[in-house]
Amino acid sequence: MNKFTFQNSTKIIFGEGQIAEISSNIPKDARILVTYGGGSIKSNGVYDQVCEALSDHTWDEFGGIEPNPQFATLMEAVKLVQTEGFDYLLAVGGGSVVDGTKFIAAAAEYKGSDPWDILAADAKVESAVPMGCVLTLPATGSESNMGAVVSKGSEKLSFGSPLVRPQFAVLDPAVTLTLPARQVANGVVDAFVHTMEQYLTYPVNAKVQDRFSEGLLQTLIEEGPKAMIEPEDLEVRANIMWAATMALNGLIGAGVPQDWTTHMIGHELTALHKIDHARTLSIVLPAVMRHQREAKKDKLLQYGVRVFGVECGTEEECLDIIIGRTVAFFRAMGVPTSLSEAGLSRDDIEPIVEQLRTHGMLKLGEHGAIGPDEAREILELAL
Ligand SMILES: NC(=O)c1ccc[n+]([C@@H]2O[C@H](COP(=O)([O-])OP(=O)(O)OC[C@H]3O[C@@H](n4cnc5c(N)ncnc54)[C@H](O)[C@@H]3O)[C@@H](O)[C@H]2O)c1
Repeated sequence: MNKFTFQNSTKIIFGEGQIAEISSNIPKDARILVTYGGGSIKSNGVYDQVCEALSDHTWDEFGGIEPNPQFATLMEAVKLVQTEGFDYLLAVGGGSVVDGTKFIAAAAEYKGSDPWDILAADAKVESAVPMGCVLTLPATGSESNMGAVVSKGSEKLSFGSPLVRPQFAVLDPAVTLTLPARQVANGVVDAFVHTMEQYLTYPVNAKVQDRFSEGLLQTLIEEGPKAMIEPEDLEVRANIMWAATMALNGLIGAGVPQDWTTHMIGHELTALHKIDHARTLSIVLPAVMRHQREAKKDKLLQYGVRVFGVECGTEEECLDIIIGRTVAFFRAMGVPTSLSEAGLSRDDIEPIVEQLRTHGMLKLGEHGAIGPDEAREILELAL
């Protein structure tokens, strides 16, 4: 196992009816800006619950944060925070709203000339407005991690700072019942791939992290398809919600090598072709597995035996079956597993490789061995 420091300070408030708890988790004298997206919270009762919980607080709201939150929209909120003096942010929504709010929190206190530098130039976040969140879509883990992804035109970039980690996250699985099937599937797949990016590298004898990851993968494989077939089952939603949080709260990634190749290539697919985040991952991961079949062989075989119970003859046969089982899981979730299923062809590959180059993605993978040429090969395997 590698050396690590692990700290996750987000208080998780889990279960049905827990939105009421935000009242006691935000200082009474705070001036709160509640942020949200396109308005689904107004039709599914979440907004009303938040209003009720904040009845003794001073607050205002900023709606319209779009999926894949846009820099220009977020900067409007930054101005509002600065001019009106809000000193607490409450994000109510999915990963896009939570990520966007993290950026608002950092940009509102940024001393440099252009807050885009937080994303594009690695400008250090020195302070941020404190924030909490009410999560409505289990997927990203953003509710208790320090990362955020923001888009501007065809740029989709990320930043991370412990200062933007939410102080608390309300996870009420009941609020996920109104999610369209597409978003349920996306969430399960996103959480699955987050786990894989921290697991599918090479063995470092990290038994706890490996077994946590395998448990999360098994949970998502078991419960994901159930959520599609029995969308009203709250226990299924609860297990998915907690799995998605645990998949990217820092725990399973501590002390192990990681490989975020799938996400980095996926971000370019979203930026250039507007494909949903999770659907880029289900397209790219099987191709990464095929391309890295030899380098990742030990963990691929461990994953196959422990997660799918694969038993077979030769290692090569096993690897084929294991990659096939992963693709079959994605298909069961109704997400694409190739570029062609998303309407893309060979002609679309080079611009994606160029974007990776522009964004400095020259040494991806746990060994830094995936450069633009290897990314091109991966995309060809994804055709
Ligand atoms: N911060 C991180 O660690 C991290 C990790 C992975 C991905 N991301 C980023 O997060 C974003 C994706 O977030 P997401 O997958 O949570 O989706 P999302 O927040 O973009 O939401 C997708 C859609 O679902 C709707 N929605 C949300 N909750 C709903 C509900 N309860 N009922 C009905 N509709 C609802 C939203 O309005 C939106 O239209 C991407 O930009 C991705 O790059 C961040």
